[in-house]
Amino acid sequence: FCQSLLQVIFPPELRFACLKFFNRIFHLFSFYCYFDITEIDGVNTNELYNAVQLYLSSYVSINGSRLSLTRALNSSAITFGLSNNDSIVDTFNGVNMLWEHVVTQRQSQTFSWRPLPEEKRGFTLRIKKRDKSLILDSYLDYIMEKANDIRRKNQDRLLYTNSRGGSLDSRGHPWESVPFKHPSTFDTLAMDPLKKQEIMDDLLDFANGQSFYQKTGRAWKRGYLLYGTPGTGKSSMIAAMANYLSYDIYDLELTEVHNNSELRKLLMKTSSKSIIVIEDIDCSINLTNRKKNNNSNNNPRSYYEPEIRCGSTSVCDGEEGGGNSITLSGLLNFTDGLWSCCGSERIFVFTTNHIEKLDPALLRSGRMDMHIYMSYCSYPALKILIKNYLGYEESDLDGEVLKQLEQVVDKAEMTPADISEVLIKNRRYKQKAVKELLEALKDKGRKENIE
Ligand SMILES: Nc1ncnc2c1ncn2[C@@H]1O[C@H](COP(=O)(O)OP(=O)(O)OP(=O)(O)O)[C@@H](O)[C@H]1O
Repeated sequence: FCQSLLQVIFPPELRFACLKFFNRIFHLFSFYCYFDITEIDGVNTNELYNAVQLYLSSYVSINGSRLSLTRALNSSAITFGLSNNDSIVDTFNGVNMLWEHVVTQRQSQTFSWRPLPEEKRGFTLRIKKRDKSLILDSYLDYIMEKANDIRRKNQDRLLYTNSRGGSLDSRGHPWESVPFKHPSTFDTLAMDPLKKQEIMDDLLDFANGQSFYQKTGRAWKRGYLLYGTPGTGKSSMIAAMANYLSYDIYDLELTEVHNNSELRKLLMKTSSKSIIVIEDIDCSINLTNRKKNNNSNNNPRSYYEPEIRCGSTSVCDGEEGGGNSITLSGLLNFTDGLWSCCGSERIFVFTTNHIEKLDPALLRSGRMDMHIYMSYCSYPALKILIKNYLGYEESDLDGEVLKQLEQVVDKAEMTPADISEVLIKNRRYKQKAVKELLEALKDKGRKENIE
């Protein structure tokens, strides 16, 4: 009876208004101000939340008394975190700030187009009002910087894929990720040392080129096209690039992308310091020579919107046709348009076994800045493979054998993948392995000659 009486005298609106009023009075006389940093800001993931989490993870591991520990699947690092609804004091420039990790249950009736996490998570920062203007900006910048450092040092780099076909996970990501652990490096990559050095210099130049790109008004991105027969090391090269620069890899499966706008959304959700890879681009979509498409019509617009074949089976007629389609213009915008600049420090790598099938528009400089031909195994590359697989330096091998290897390797036209197979098979008996390799090269050379 009392409860219902109270409901009538104090309806919820009035109670809410009173609460608001008392809150205001409290804040007016309080020494502190509060900042909420929620995990999901509307529909987007809040980058600051991730940065604070990472920053505090290094800090709480030293100072916290109750911590949550996590280790992602296949990851090599353990992450410390502040337990739910726990708090910790951090000091910056002599000023104390209190961080609280706030976790609440999400109300089930909340409507959303995609599944949201069951818990609402966020951090609340409490600082004295008088310190707010002095340190807040510099403190947040400091946190972002520290978080980036920690991410680079501790966290496994990630290999992302869009295999879910455009659907988003509960945190709004279209990409799925696993820790990236490919062991290929430029040391293990068998190719001409001069060419290798040129690529390494180019990559380093790019990674250190922030001021250059800013000064010249260019987007901080670079495109590499890797082409050559299967087994010449295109995938190994991408892994070596990522390991060299410590970048994440986004492996874009074009056949899983339904239209241009989905392609743009995927691009928007990639982070900086990453390599975006489209493997076998000639097989993913049909980017036929634009001249062929353009023969009947000189209108430049039609040139960018040729008929597009999705995957290797269905033929679609552009995004406007409503089918599963991405157009050449969509792909060009992806690499070169306004949307390609929505992040920075990104490398696009396309690979193909048939460069002649690609549209010249895709190949022009600015889109694909460097064309790298992955050739059959040359003599310098062969020496690298022998060193990697058998541990033999050049001086460990008989001079006559070396001479013969040098003579036959170019004629044989064997890929590094074929050669590494021969070496792996016989790697326990090193002398035998070299002999077998020589025989295999001679055999292949003979066959090539006959053909
Ligand atoms: N240049 C190379 N240096 C060292 N190892 C190589 C090289 N090329 C190929 N290999 C070996 O062969 C395997 C296959 O190579 P990789 O997948 O990189 O070739 P690919 O050109 O990408 O082939 P595909 O076009 O079929 O994807 C690798 O795991 C690696 O062990």
